[in-house]
Amino acid sequence: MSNIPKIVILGAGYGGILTALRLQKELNYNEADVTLVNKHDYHYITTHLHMPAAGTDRAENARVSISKLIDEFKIDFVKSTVVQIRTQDKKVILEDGTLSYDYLVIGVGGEPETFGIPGMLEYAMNIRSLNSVRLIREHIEYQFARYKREPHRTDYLTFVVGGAGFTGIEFVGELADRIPELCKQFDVDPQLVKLYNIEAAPTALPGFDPELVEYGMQVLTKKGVIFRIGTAIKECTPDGVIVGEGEEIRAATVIWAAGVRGNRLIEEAGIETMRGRVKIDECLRVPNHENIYVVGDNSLVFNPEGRPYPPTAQIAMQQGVVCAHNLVASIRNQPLKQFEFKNKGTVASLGKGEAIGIVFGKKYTGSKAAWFKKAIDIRYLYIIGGIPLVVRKGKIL
Ligand SMILES: Cc1cc2nc3c(=O)[nH]c(=O)nc-3n(C[C@H](O)[C@H](O)[C@H](O)COP(=O)(O)OP(=O)(O)OC[C@H]3O[C@@H](n4cnc5c(N)ncnc54)[C@H](O)[C@@H]3O)c2cc1C
Repeated sequence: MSNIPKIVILGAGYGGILTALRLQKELNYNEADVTLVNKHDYHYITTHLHMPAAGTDRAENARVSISKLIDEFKIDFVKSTVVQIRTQDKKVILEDGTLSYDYLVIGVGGEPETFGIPGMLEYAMNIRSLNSVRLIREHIEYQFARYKREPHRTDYLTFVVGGAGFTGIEFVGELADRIPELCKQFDVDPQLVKLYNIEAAPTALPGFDPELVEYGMQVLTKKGVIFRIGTAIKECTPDGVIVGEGEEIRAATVIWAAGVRGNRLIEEAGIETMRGRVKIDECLRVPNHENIYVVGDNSLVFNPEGRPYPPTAQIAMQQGVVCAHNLVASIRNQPLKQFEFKNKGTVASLGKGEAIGIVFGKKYTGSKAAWFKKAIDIRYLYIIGGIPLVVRKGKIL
């Protein structure tokens, strides 16, 4: 058995893949054994998933084969699902094997948070993975086909999106663009289709610039989105949702896009969490577990006012870089770096050619903001796969 330290990275999302790519670059030959574990043999571009979910793009365009990203001479890739993390004996149990580690990076992404709303887990769909968005797309198309057979069932043409955060807003923007196309394809009167975006907070995109939010809501309202802001979904049923004081919205499609919690694997490992997310130390490690790092949606990162940042791909990517640096530094007994989030901006798409955003502190709307959104996507492709990936996927995104 070799004495080379073993680094195991769980999850090839934004945080995990960036950690792996940086380790591949920074580690010297035989300095560590690095293993990357992921459920699928591809990395998916989560920030693009609202498009295949609505059917305005193909799911295949949001995925990149992991073997095309990593150098398999330097990193072992294991396609498997993690079922348990055992910190006491430094082991990870996979559905089909066991891995031991000296250093662990947890980057398995979050899970939908339903805040205990009855029926939400059972009856709503989520935009979380390639498989979940394939299901949403097929389901939506099927509702149009069903309506043609049972024209009294207008609930087949009613779509409820719970949550007007970034995911909810980007999805309704795409779906509003797709609906006219579906109406044409299935000979359905567009007036019969209802697309609700329901949000419990007093505003859409809570915490975002109010002027941009106003602009975004106007654009989406013009496209036919019906906003119910300040309205809580009380229950999700097989027939739709119950909102506010008991009003029923009958809908055959409910998409829940209102919250993310940490992955249950972490609390099941006995690690202390808040809604499943870990309050990591300034070097991204789990308190009292100096050999375990958490990156991405499972970590809690606080702003200077002490409030947690919403989980984003941007934070996950920046954490991946620092995590890799700190792993290399630990192995070399060098000082670790503290993580500091540098917010370069946020852009939310509102469908084709429209977006709102703040980039380097400046506000943008319309086609300019949409251009930034595309530039951010292309920059990401460049970071993970260089020019070849940009050439292959850049035009599509
Ligand atoms: C529709 C949508 C739009 C978004 N838009 C933006 C945006 O514009 N900008 C932005 O910054 N953020 C955006 N986000 C948020 C962003 O996508 C997440 O914050 C980011 O993906 C988190 O990265 P992560 O590294 O934590 O893990 P993820 O990217 O979630 O990846 C986790 C990986 O772990 C794998 N995995 C999960 N469980 C297991 C297991 N048990 N075993 C093995 N592998 C496992 C998964 O298959 C996946 O590959 C958006 C999210 C959504 C859903």
